[in-house]
Amino acid sequence: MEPQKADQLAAPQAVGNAGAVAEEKVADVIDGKAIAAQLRKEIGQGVESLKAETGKVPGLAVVLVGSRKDSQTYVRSKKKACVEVGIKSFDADLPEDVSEDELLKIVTDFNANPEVHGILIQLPLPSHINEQRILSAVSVEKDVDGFHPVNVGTLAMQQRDPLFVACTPAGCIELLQRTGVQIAGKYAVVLGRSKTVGMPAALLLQKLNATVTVVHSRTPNPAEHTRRADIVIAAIGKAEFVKADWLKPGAVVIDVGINAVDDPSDKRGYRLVGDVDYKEARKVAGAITPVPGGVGPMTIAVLLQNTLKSAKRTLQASSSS
Ligand SMILES: NC(=O)C1=CN([C@@H]2O[C@H](COP(=O)(O)OP(=O)(O)OC[C@H]3O[C@@H](n4cnc5c(N)ncnc54)[C@H](OP(=O)(O)O)[C@@H]3O)[C@@H](O)[C@H]2O)C=CC1
Ligand SMILES: Nc1nc(=O)c2c([nH]1)NC[C@@H]1CN(c3ccc(C(=O)N[C@@H](CCC(=O)O)C(=O)O)cc3)C=[N+]21
Repeated sequence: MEPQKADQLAAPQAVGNAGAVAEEKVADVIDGKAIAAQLRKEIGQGVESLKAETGKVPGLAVVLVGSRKDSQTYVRSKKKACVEVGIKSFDADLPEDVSEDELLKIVTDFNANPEVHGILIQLPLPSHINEQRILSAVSVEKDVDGFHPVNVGTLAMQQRDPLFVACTPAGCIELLQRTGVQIAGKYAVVLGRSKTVGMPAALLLQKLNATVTVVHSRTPNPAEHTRRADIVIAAIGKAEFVKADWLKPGAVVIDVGINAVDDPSDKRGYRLVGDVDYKEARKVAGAITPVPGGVGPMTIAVLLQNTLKSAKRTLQASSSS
């Protein structure tokens, strides 16, 4: 087979900026912000045609419990993105001390509402609530976050496909595919095994025929594993933990981490950095996602994509019957 774009991406480029060493090589930057904007444009068009065909628009319910600042920020970005593409959003903003049964009732009401095609429960939930009980209560057919056990289970099976895949890992794959990175036959290392990112990312890569190693907090010598990888997905939640010497020259690096580090020179007093030491890693990697502007915007775009997919499934099935 012809060498694919992954190899082209791996081809180091000379930098021309003043002050840099003339021969220094730098990785391509995978522009998640631009790729997410393109994806939202496609989703907007999809919403328009669905509306023309059925007279209806997709609906997304976003359930927020408590007043965590970061959760409020994400929920706001999701609502804004819904408006941009023509998806109707339904909100449930609940107090921190809401009971599990009250929350369950909200979820079952959204399950029964025909205008709602997707339900997102913003995580984390307060500790008095049994997260698994709530996530399992979301109808599999409206589980646009891909956290329902049936959607996770079918993701793990070779002969089955889930209705929805978790947005962040799906966003990582979308970034790889839209940058022309070949996945099949490549060796991938996923750092982290959380149910929201690491675990589904590893399952997805495996489904797409990569050979996958999962590195977690109990893995001895994480660098040794990572250095073998053609594709690295870092999702551990530790600022700049992955160093340049963990990477194979030319590797494609997807940095999922979003970590706030104190920065007195920033007007907010902090700045966001990834799980990868970006500045140094750029000298070794073939391509890399920045933070912010990498995976984050893709997560939201895939959420909209999943909601459109869900609406098409129900609306087109019912209009043709
Ligand atoms: N861009 C986006 O859209 C999103 C970004 N994020 C960000 O991604 C990061 C990860 O999130 P999430 O998966 O939810 O985090 P979790 O805390 O749920 O999971 C972290 C994972 O990393 C592993 N880990 C922790 N420390 C180490 C270590 N020193 N070496 C190797 N593995 C380690 C843990 O291992 P173990 O299982 O053994 O404990 C765990 O599996 C965070 O920075 C988060 O903010 C999250 C969601 C969306
Ligand atoms: N049920 C559920 N589903 C989620 O998908 C989910 C969740 N709960 N809980 C929290 C995490 C986190 N998350 C992000 C979404 C967008 C950005 C994002 O757009 N970030 C911008 C920067 C934002 C900024 O500057 O603050 C960027 O990376 O460019 C980040 C993180 C979704 N999550």
